Amino acid sequence: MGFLEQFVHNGRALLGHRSKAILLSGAACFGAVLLVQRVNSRREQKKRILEAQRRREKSFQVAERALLEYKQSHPMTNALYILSLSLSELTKQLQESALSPEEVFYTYLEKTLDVHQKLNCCTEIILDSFEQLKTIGSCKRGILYGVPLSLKENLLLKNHDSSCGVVKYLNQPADDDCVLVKVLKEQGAIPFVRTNFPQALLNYDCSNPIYGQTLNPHNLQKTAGGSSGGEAALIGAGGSVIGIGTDIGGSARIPASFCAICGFKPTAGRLSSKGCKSIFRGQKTVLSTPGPMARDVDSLALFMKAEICEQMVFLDPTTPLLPFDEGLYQSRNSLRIGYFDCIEQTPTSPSMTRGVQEVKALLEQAGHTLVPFTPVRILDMAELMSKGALADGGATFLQQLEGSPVDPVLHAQVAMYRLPICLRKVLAFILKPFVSFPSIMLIYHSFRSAAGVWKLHASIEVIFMRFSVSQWRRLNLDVVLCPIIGPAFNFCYCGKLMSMVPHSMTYNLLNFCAGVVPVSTVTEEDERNLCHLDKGGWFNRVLKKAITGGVGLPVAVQCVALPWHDELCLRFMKEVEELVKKARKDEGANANGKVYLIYDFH
Ligand SMILES: CCCCCCCCCCCCCCCCCC(=O)NCCO
Repeated sequence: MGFLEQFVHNGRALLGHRSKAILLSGAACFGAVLLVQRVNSRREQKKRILEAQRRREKSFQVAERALLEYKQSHPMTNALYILSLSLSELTKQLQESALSPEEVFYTYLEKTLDVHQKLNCCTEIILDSFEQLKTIGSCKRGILYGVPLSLKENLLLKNHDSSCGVVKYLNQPADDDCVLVKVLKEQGAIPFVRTNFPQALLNYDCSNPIYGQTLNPHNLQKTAGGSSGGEAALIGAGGSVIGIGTDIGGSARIPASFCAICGFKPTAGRLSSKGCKSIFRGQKTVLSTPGPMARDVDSLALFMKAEICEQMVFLDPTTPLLPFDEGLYQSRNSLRIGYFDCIEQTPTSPSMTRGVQEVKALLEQAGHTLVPFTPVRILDMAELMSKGALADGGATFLQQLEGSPVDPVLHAQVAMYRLPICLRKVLAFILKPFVSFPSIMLIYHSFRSAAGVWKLHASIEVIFMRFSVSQWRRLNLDVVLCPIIGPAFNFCYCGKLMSMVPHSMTYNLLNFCAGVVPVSTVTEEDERNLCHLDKGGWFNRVLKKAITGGVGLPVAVQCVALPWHDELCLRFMKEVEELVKKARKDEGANANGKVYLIYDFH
């Protein structure tokens, strides 16, 4: 090799080494920057979570001090009496000045602080409520004058965060109250506490990395359910007389079922959703709605009456001028009631089935006509639910969680949404002929064109007509009685049992109104009957694990009515509640001469 060639060769080698070295050190720098960014962001997340936890603790400490001060000058001798009153009785006593807003407020505050210690159900005490209490006299004409009220954390409250359990939403206080809260304040209610939920709200457990897991008031080894689980636990344990949850797939109804309270999902649009935070803004296919939760049905109806007023329509012109029909709520004519106690391919526990059967018998004895009703095309509906609620294949859900630790209750869901869409499509294609539900749950839909969305909406219209006209109208039904998910699950099973969601989400997809009433408790026989779940495939076996050890836990049923028939739905719920109470009293009287109410634990 000549000198020149040697020179060029060496030069090239040197350059090659150098560029390799440059590339390598560039990559190392880039990696280091990423690592530092990651470490910093983790540190930042932890800091924000700790700050939020400290804010929560501080609100409790301030509330405890205020309570102590109040108690020094006001011995709370009426506490047990106040806590035993239903919402209607409480409002009456407040209106008639037989009770003062202060004694009611501090009684509920004390009970809430105590319940939260045991169940971890609250995200903060609303300290502004102490100021509101001082000026509440000006609201004496309001329907809910002086009533302390609890709110799920995703309902916007001026100067407070609504994190939905997502770290990046912390330190973003709202500019204004949501419409429902504004109206309630005008009606004299005092929102005093905010309650817990699962991270990102798309799950029916109740845990998030900021505020932790909420426990069930009837068994501390079980979840309170979700997503409005903090509400259900607090109300179920007697710490609040009325509260607001939200529901896109059962979130006001499932925790009500787990905690033995009543929960109502009105027709979406009947109550204002303005200011109810959701992590999927603009998702209009499966509609979310706020809904009341309380110990009895009358309280739900009173809440609806208080909210549905000119002010709500003024503040949110998307809501209809459709006053609450008290006459329809109070009516007691006999009804034609469709019923079913299970849904094809959807796991159902023995106590869910028994609950429906027992209530069916009571309704028949009371003179109503019960007609078998078979919801058809459940698989199609399940597919539409998943396509509607997760039209992007879960991408937004994952985006929202970026920068947040992921709560264990979400692991099953997140693992699925993290699989590449193409892999999910292949898996779904392979699974579909054998097991339809798992294939649906792979949620591989990701709409890229308007045509896809229109097709989805057209399919929902077809299903809606089939359900409401071809079936409901043909049988000339007024309402339907059916199961609701229960009894309460062991922790972290809800995310693994999304296959049960059609029990509740069907009525969000079709926008019917639906409510839940507690009717019984799990018996030894229900527990023995769990062995039948061994035969029914993988989801049934998971359900068995989720609910084993549930003797004594609440059992509820679901009451459904056509869209915009909210008063009829509530009236039906009221009738179920009354019949069950009467039956239990009779049973108790027959058994040992004593009155036995199932959930008289306050
Ligand atoms: C195999 C059948 C699968 C059925 C449908 C799967 C749909 C998946 C949709 C996403 C999961 C929905 C969970 C719903 C839980 C309740 C959440 C809720 O109501 N949140 C309230 C938010 O305001």
